[in-house]
Amino acid sequence: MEVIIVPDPAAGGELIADAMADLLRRKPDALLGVATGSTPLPVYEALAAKVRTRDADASRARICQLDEYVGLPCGHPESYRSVVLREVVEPLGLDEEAFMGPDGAAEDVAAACLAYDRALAEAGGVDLQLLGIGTDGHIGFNEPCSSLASRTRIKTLTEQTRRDNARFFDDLDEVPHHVITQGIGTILDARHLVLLATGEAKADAVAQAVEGPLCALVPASALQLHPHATVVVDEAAASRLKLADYFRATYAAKPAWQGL
Ligand SMILES: N[C@@H]1[C@@H](O)[C@H](O)[C@@H](COP(=O)(O)O)O[C@@H]1O
Repeated sequence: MEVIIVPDPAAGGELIADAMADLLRRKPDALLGVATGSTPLPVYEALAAKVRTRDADASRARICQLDEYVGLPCGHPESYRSVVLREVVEPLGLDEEAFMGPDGAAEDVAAACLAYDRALAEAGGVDLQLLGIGTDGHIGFNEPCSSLASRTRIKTLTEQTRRDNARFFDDLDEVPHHVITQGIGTILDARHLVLLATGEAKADAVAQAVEGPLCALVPASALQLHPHATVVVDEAAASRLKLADYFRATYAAKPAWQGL
């Protein structure tokens, strides 16, 4: 696992957008897995800016969703489908055909989960999966004690996550209890995992995920199992890392040709 400490969220966004632009140069139709929440927004802004200035060509990129609320009406502005279309797909100039996600409004949720895992595999697998991290260490919506081998399935949110996400809704009661999320096993199938965490509120979760034991209680610790995982953190999110100086020195000495 590579840990990169950046001065601020904008620098993290720029670094990851550069990696996405590089990937799209090597593989123009790469499948980019995207996350929701506030943290990844600087990545999407930086990538869209590169597309506008022609420093990146995302015209053949494909975008896929990590997770989704269950039961929000189709087109609800806070469904993750709407969020990804608004924050990623449209700013990159792509249309909906370039996008895939699980159907959170399906009557048969279990079938929708199976169908999504199958669709990801048929699409050739995710090339780069961007992840955020919950304050309780979740990735996607894999809450603590999710199986490290799990596939896409329905999960129940913890009250902490519902409270964390209530800011996107009018009040807490509107936050769904159930979600569909790529499983941890599904996420680990991606060729490159890039987790971005910013702010003091994520410092504990980051320290446990990066330096703690591999355990289902901290779902993000599953990144320790992946052969190509990159964790990008700002100074605040890095503040509880014991090996911060080592991570800084390693990155400072990294040959430029290596990329992320
Ligand atoms: N399902 C999403 C996660 O994918 C995201 O990482 C997390 C953190 O969001 P934020 O970046 O806003 O802190 O929120 C939600 O729970």
